[in-house]
Amino acid sequence: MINKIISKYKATFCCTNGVLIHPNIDKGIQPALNNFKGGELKCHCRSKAVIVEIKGQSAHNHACGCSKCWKPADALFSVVAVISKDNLKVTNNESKLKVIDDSAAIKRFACKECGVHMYGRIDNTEHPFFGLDFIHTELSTQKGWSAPEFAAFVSSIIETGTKPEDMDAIRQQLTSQGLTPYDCLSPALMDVIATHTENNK
Ligand SMILES: N[C@@H](CCC(=O)N[C@@H](CS)C(=O)NCC(=O)O)C(=O)O
Ligand SMILES: [Zn+2]
Ligand SMILES: [Zn+2]
Repeated sequence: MINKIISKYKATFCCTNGVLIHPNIDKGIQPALNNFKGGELKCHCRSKAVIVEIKGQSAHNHACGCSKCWKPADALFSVVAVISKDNLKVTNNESKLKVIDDSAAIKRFACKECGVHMYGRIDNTEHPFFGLDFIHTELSTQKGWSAPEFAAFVSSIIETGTKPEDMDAIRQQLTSQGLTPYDCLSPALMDVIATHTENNK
């Protein structure tokens, strides 16, 4: 119950400089490293952790306020990036993964024990983002992943308990943290989707 109350009013629980957007944003965004080779994503289980190996650098990293993307405790936003599905391999304890919502466009494979989402896959070949997997690079101890570039689905945080009257301040905070807020995806990604639609009529 207490968690429910905290979550309902999470936007009003402030760190020193505003709300808790996401630890990797609030602590200061770490820059990408040139020639970054990738790394391993590990779930939060203390034993028999699920491990996912990623080859190469991630792209389009961003904060997402939607209700479906995995967020660490107390964060208002998820931080999520993409990589080619061919560069992702589950190397340990794959049997602990389950798809949390089979009807979603992004099939999010979560650890049944700790709940962490290890990757999201688009299996519909008609989807504009087919071929890309969604990952949370904070699950890796390696430094140098592509940095978050913008904030997507910002208005959606209202759907998980943020008060509408806090939204102006939250958008201002995101902007001051270097992340332009959008209520859908960034213009560049919306253009990719629209181009796909036009080319596949
Ligand atoms: N307002 C909705 C938005 C959900 C949404 O559309 N999320 C985006 C960004 S992750 C998406 O592409 N979802 C596809 C999916 O979840 O399969 C919510 O918060 O649940
Ligand atoms: Zn786990
Ligand atoms: Zn999302």
